[in-house]
Amino acid sequence: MATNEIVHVERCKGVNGLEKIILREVRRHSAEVYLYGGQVTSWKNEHGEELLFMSSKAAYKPPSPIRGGIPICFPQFGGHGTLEQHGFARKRIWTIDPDPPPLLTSSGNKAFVDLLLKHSEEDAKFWPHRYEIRLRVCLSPGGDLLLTTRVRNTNLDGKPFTFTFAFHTYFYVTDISEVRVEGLETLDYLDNLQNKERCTEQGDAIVFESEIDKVYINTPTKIAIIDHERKRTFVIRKDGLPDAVVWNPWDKKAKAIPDLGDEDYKHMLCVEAACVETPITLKPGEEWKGRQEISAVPSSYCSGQLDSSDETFQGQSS
Ligand SMILES: O=P(O)(O)OC[C@H]1O[C@@H](O)[C@H](O)[C@@H](O)[C@@H]1O
Repeated sequence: MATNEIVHVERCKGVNGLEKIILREVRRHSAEVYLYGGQVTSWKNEHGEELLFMSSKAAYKPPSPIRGGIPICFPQFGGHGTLEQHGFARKRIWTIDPDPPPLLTSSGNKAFVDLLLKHSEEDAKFWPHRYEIRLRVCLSPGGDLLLTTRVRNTNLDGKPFTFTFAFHTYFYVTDISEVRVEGLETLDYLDNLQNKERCTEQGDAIVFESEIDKVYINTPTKIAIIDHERKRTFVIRKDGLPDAVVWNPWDKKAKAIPDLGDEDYKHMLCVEAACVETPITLKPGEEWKGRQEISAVPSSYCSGQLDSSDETFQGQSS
């Protein structure tokens, strides 16, 4: 954990006594991360406004995953495999990693925490591998939230393993009907509502008027979510995560999800930096890294500002 006089990192009890870490920045931005699931559950701007969606019925009761924030899908995204939906990492208690292997970039005076989840005998019954998954959650002085994950194969039997992954980010939006997503137009996607059929997105930016559950393949590194009503744009920058999942259950499915309020779908949009279509394979000793940086720009985002040739990760220093 980073502790100095400029930034603040606090470990305390959250809902139902579950342990959480609060990250605070000088300009009053903040973020919260639960050890249960290694899950970010809050990200606030300098005015104290919540930028992530959290279900009005979120249970915070293991072994159910927490509905909202940024669940970690590992070692499987969705139903793309033989394991349980979205894998087991979101239902495990992670630990704080006091001495993580160095990341190439420094976290300087940023508020951050490093979490770790390792293989267990219980999980080996379903997924017979030794692994380490690390997560650094870092809040920059400007309020951007940077998540860096590293997966290492620690198998002793010489066997490789294969996995898929997603940062299942639930963004808070004022009114889903007034939201537009830019950066995914004309791309191929797998439609989860049509047996993962491969289709091509038509037309302009994506707007929402019914249920959507698509895995966009090989997307640009930048995606924008424009919340017209709030005059706010979220910008997602990602690295090592070629795909992007877009999900909103809409009214009927929302009613069928026990830990989601009937009207909650109006205020949420999941845009998930992911690696789904081509799973990652690691040999023993190998490591994979994926990153997502999210920013909230407090003004209307101009169409065309997304420049896919700009591969630079603004928040390089994680
Ligand atoms: O209810 P869960 O397991 O958290 O999943 C929610 C949704 O997560 C999305 O990522 C999937 O694409 C959807 O198919 C799924 O319904």
